[in-house]
Amino acid sequence: MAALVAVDEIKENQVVGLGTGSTTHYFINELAKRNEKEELNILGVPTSYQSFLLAQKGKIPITTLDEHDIDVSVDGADEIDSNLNLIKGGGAAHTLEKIIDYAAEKFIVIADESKLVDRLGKFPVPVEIIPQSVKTVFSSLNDMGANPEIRMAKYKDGPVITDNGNFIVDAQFPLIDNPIPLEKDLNSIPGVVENGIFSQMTDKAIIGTVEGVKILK
Ligand SMILES: O=C(CO)[C@H](O)[C@H](O)COP(=O)(O)O
Repeated sequence: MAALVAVDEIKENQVVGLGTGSTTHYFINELAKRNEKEELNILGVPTSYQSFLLAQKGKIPITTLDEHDIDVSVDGADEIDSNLNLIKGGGAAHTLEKIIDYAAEKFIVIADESKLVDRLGKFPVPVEIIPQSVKTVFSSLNDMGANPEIRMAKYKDGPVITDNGNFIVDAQFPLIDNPIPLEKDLNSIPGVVENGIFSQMTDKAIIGTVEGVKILK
């Protein structure tokens, strides 16, 4: 439901950031159908190989941030607080997602109501790291009060390797009082490429609930 409402937000000739995950999967497929039917003439900027392949399958022409500014980006989330700060990266794609979602003129999150929380942090914060930095990053995360774990792959032996060739550390913090400084602090650890806290970025959240779609701004 949220994905369908988000598709209606897309106007002719727009450049659209294509998020990653099971919710944006619906969005990209529906956008592809509408693009073909109504000749919207959109361009897509994928946030992962997953969204690249979906866009390609749906014949959404692909472009890059180097070539075009992004009008609107639509992406999922793992947690959303009442100020629309997010935790993302459940699909290990948060680095490119953050680059693209941040660059977009308008950033829309789509999710179901199970993602709404009072405070972020029940979902561990995904942190993409350079593989050689595991020991030192773990030590910094421990000092910050987190319990870090390397994310292991399900259908491959060993760790998850991101689209950028790095590891993911899932850092379980006690509930997060202030995500804004934590986002900055995590990125100041040597070896950290990007973390999954997306603070002060979201313009609108479209939430699917049992009573229908709810819009949060
Ligand atoms: O951040 C993400 C991928 O890195 C996803 O957007 C997030 O995990 C939500 O996914 P889903 O819609 O499948 O619950």
